[in-house]
Amino acid sequence: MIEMKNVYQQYGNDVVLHDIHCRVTKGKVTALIGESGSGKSTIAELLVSLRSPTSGKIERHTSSIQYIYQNPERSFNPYWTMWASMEEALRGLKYPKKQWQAEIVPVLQQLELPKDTWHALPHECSGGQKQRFAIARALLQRPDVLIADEMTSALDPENEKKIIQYLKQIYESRSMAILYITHRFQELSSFIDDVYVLKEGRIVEYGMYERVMSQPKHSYTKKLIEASTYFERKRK
Ligand SMILES: Nc1ncnc2c1ncn2[C@@H]1O[C@H](COP(=O)(O)OP(=O)(O)OP(=O)(O)O)[C@@H](O)[C@H]1O
Repeated sequence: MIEMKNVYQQYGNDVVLHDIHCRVTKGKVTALIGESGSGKSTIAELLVSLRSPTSGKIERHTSSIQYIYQNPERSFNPYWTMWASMEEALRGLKYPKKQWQAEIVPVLQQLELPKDTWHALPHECSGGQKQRFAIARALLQRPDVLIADEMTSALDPENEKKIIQYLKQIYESRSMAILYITHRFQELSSFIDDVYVLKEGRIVEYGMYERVMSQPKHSYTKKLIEASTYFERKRK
């Protein structure tokens, strides 16, 4: 659905992406894994046309793409209630206004957002709640492609698992393409199909998630898996 070919990105004199080839495919969850500063968000911004590549090609076979930002603080109008932001997401879609409530309520319930936050302003919600509202707003628009940038970073492990489970359910029923961006190899084997590993702006490994986890080819991938395993143990 979206494909990057031979993409380079430069900020000033710094080349932060080198010869990137990657693909986000319908019916698949693709993960992009790399440490902080490796270029993950830059790839996401290029995929959703928030910036243009310095060189190379990006082919998009759909315009129905939603991007869940890493930082939910950036995602909402501070003067609108969360409900108003949900309604705004549905404006312009095919649903008549009287159907909006029936669309919004089950999504907020599935994401376990307490009812008293539905009509709150962004600053009255916690970081984790805002992140869940951002996920709700993206899903309400029924995108063909969902790009989730460190989507669960403000959530505790229990809620992270629940949200991934919910996303998996939705993704299976709608056959979306998902790009799941993260800095660690958490236990996602039931969710992720393919993985790209990004190191200092270069893709150093690509393959099926199970294979990459069990037989990583690149020393950097091994290092990331070890670091994630240690982190997971500490979180439990
Ligand atoms: N607008 C910008 N201007 C200049 N340099 C930038 C800009 N955005 C990102 N960079 C630099 O590009 C590199 C890649 O940044 P990017 O945000 O894509 O990494 P990331 O892997 O998403 O990191 P993180 O996980 O910390 O968000 C970093 O060295 C960063 O400092």
